[in-house]
Amino acid sequence: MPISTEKEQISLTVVENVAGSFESSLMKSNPDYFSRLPLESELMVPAQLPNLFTDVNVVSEHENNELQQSILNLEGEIEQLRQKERLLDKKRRGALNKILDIKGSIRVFCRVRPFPLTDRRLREPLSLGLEKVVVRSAGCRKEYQFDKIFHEDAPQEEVFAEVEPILRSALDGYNVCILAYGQTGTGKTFAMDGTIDQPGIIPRALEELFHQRSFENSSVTFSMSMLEVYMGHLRDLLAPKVATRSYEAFARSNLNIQTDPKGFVEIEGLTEVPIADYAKAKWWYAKGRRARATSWTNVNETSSSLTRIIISRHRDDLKGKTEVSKLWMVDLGGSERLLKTGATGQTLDEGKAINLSLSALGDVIAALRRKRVHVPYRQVLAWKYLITLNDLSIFLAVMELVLICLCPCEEDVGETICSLTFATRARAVETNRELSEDIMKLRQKRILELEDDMREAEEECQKVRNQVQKAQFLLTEYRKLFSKSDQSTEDKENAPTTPELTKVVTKTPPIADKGVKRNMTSSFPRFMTSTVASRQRQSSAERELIGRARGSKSVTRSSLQFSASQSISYSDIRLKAMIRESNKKSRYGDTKQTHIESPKCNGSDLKAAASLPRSKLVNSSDPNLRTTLNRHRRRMSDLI
Ligand SMILES: Nc1ncnc2c1ncn2[C@@H]1O[C@H](COP(=O)(O)OP(=O)(O)OP(=O)(O)O)[C@@H](O)[C@H]1O
Repeated sequence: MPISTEKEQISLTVVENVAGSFESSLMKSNPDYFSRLPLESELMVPAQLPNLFTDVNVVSEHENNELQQSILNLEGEIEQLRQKERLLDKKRRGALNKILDIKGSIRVFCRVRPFPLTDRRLREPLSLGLEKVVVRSAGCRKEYQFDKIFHEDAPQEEVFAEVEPILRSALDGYNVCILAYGQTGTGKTFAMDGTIDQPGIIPRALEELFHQRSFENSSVTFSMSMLEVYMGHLRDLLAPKVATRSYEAFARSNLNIQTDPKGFVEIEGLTEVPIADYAKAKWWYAKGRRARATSWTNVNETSSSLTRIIISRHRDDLKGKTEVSKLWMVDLGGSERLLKTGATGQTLDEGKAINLSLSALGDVIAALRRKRVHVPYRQVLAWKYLITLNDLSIFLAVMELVLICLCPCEEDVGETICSLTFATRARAVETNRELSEDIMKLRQKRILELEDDMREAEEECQKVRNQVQKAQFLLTEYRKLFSKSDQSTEDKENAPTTPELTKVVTKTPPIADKGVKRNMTSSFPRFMTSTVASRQRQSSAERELIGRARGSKSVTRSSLQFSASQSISYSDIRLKAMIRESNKKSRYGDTKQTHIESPKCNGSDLKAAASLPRSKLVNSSDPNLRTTLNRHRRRMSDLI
């Protein structure tokens, strides 16, 4: 494929902007470059990508600088793209929230199960519309309005389609509750758990959460808890050991509910397991379901089961804080049948308690939704039957989806009416439900517009994410290449120097050295350059000094290499005397040598030095030496 076609196909806008010139130079040295750029599918699996530009020797210093610049540009571009992504995500969320606001933050749906095979269809008390249920019984007709009605043949997918947007809100950081309510046998468990062939809301939601998470640019983690409530007692379904099977034993080991003055409730000791992926989530969920199935065998028809997913989001723009939201999925046990079958004793108590709790629950939801100061939590707490629901993360869930499950049979009409009344109460919490047709149409139009906005923002966001992914891939490659070429430059610098180089670096450049002379002549005026005579004087002085130093056994080689910047602690008196002698006899020694009179000489040196005649000390305060030094300096200036 020609390079340009491949380039067009990749459409790497960012890359082209920032790295155009660098690419062209890379192409010259590595014609394979574009043909080896990753395809879209390859970008998803960075680990499998081929290594680009392994031959670092082809990168010149100039290209290296360009590479560094490209890295900086690319980093800037990625940051800008991330900002754009955040803005688009905000736009999407805004649109979704508006949609949910218009639709109502409590959405109440109704699902009617198929006729049980054993039931005779004498009369059908329910007439179902799209959003309306009409109940006819004992000569009375009553209408109930819902957000949507799922008919008997509605597949699980159709129900889940209504749940999906609310899950998005949970991932966006809102508390969400999905609650199925209805009398026993109406299909709550079928709707929430489903079967292997027809998975319900919970398994689908778990899968969807992980699916949605793959598009997130912030790190999102999930953890799961599952519990069961029966007669006010809670049972941890994910606890490591399910030691008991009987209710009595269970009752002694129930969980503890703590409430603070604000009414926030935490379930003390509830197991919370991290779920890294969908497979793990499915495993824990199956374990919880098994635990529920194997206990309370006589009572689980009337128990409630709750699945809680804690979503923790760590986003850059949260400045290190973690945003936590909760998703509750509740299968609320019904007990109407217990009452109907003439239950007595404890069974009757259960039924009464649950009905009263439901009534109290309705009050609490209503109070919260109307933002009343006084919220009657106590009513629910007092009954302790649906106590878990007092966890405010349910009541304060910004989004609540209630699915009322009904049985279409004539003999269940009493319970059906009871459930419909509860649903109406929950739904009535949302004001402006009863709107004129025109307004309803306008709202519908607005919802469609918002849905378009949301889709647009989402598509745009996805494009930006792809760009970020590509740019990040390129950045990684650039960094790899840069670190390799940088390393090779460093290696060159650290490589053992050639003998010629060593000569130049370690030796004092010979005066007569052509290169040095050329430099000197070029950087100084001609009158300042040294004459032949001054150079001869300088070299004879140096020879004399070095010869004397060699003659002294106690003088180390290193101690002769003193300089103005060195502080030398020399203890050898003979060395000092020799240097003095050298200074006295030869007035052409290096001026720097005068600094050997450094005050850093130690005490014994000073004492030894003091024993010498004062005039012999190398000291600039000595008038004779001062003259000598001055002369010496003048002569030295000739050398420069
Ligand atoms: N919409 C539906 N389509 C097909 N089968 C259904 C549907 N709803 C319920 N059923 C079937 O009805 C039976 C009872 O349903 P399910 O156990 O879900 O009721 P429930 O409300 O959870 O009862 P309980 O409160 O006793 O747990 C199951 O066999 C289930 O498969």
